[in-house]
Amino acid sequence: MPTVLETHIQNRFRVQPNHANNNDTLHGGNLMKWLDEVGAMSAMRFAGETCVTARVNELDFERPIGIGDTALVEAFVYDAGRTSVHVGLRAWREEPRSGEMERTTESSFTFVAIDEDGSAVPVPELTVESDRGRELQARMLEVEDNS
Ligand SMILES: CCCCCCCCCCCCCCCC(=O)SCCNC(=O)CCNC(=O)[C@H](O)C(C)(C)COP(=O)(O)OP(=O)(O)OC[C@H]1O[C@@H](n2cnc3c(N)ncnc32)[C@H](O)[C@@H]1OP(=O)(O)O
Repeated sequence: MPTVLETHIQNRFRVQPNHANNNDTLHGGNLMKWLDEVGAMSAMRFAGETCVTARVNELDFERPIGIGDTALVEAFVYDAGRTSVHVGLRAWREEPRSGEMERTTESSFTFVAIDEDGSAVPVPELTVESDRGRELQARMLEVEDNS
């Protein structure tokens, strides 16, 4: 029974000019792709199976990320059904020289564990332990309720 913190994965992406939109900030589509990739890593770590994206839930672009900034993407499993895995996702703008950070995006995606034939397969139960794990789960359940 994996814990919330065991599914916690972070990855950093250097935001380059080829990632830009017309405003010279990070294109939201690129960020969605990175959210999906890190989210899938977290879901698969939890499930011990291949996982596919079934749904993009609420997705709030709260602040832009500039070209030259670092995008830090954070993912963790906060809930699970029989075969579905609910992953909380957040992105942060990080200034590469100072490390100063600002949260820019919050979202959750639903992944489903599948077998070799693409059929849904059961996932383990999620264990929520430690103050940090409970805090992460509570935040995402609050985001779900408000969407
Ligand atoms: C510069 C510009 C660049 C632009 C660039 C943009 C990039 C912007 C990237 C954005 C991000 C994209 C993300 C792509 C990421 C992929 O490419 S992954 C590939 C895409 N995904 C797929 O191909 C999955 C296709 N769907 C399927 O294969 C099937 O629907 C599934 C997911 C296996 C489910 O099969 P099913 O027969 O419906 O299974 P069923 O037993 O009925 O349900 C199983 C579970 O799934 C859940 N479920 C099924 N459907 C859903 C659903 N829609 N929602 C929630 N739960 C669901 C059920 O509730 C159930 O949950 P449990 O009660 O078991 O926990």
